[in-house]
Amino acid sequence: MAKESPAEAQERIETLKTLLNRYSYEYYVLDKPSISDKEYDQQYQELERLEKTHPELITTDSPTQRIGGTILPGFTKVQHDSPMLSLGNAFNQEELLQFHQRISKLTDQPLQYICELKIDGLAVSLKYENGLFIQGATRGDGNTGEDITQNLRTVKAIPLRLNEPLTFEVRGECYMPKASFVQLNTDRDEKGLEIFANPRNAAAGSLRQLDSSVAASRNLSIYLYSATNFEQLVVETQDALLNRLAQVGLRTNPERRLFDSIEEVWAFTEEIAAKRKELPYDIDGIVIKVNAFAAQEEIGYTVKAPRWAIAYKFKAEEAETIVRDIEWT
Ligand SMILES: NC(=O)c1cnc(OC2CCCC2)nc1N
Repeated sequence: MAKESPAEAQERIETLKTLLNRYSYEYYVLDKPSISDKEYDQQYQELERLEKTHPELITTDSPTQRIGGTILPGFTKVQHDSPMLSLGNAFNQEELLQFHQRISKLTDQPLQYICELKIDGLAVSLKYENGLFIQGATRGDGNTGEDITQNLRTVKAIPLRLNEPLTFEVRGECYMPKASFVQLNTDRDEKGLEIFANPRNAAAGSLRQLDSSVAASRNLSIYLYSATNFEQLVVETQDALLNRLAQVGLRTNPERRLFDSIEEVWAFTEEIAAKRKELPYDIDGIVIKVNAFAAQEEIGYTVKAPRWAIAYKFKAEEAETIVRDIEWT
């Protein structure tokens, strides 16, 4: 017979879920833990015990529900509500200048640029309903992706519940931090398993697992960078959107900068190229976007990419062999 009444258990479970989800947010989203792993584990084990005694009180946003109990037979297809666009590329200063000149002709609005690090991972879509994480999918071919909700639920940097009861879709890059990549390859090498060529392939291979306990073991993380139906978020620029996403509990990359000239953008690409090796995650360039949404709409889109954004790509590392990326879009 459980020592607490269902009502007492319910109240304690709610308290523990709120506390544990907050600790997880501090540790994995802010990279600033406020309690020790030991304290976290003690409260996590208390929650597990209470949920075991009162299974009817288990909810989808409980941290104990991040690893699904079943191994999926396959991935179902997901039709994206709006296409997950690709990006045009620029490979040198001249092409960056041409991008600026091209779009300057398409709007009279003053062009302010936001520069974001181009995280080298896998583009994913996360759907939230009334603040609850309900579906995650790969980009796929841009229109149709694969449902990898079970695996994305194991990514601790993805909150199972937002700070606000929002219903919307956010998109970002799921990636494997360099340290996790080195550890994974060391472990695999010791077991005589084939190692991954780079963190992007390791992340793709992890999200492709049908057994979510394998994905859970890969220490993946994520940075979010766009949202659909952001009207409810009341933001008018990309920078304000990123601040708003952070406000509701989502992880955004802090290295972003605003510039009023393409010359400053170029200088930034050189600054980041110089410190790329020190970053704890792989980047393959800088994504440059027109910051104001009104100007983005005026400049518009080509068939498959926004005209108001471009990816400035760094030269591939000489040492790195050019590997075939895992063909799993
Ligand atoms: N890999 C990245 O870090 C990244 C990729 N894509 C975008 O923006 C695309 C999506 C919406 C319009 C352009 N931003 C990023 N930071």
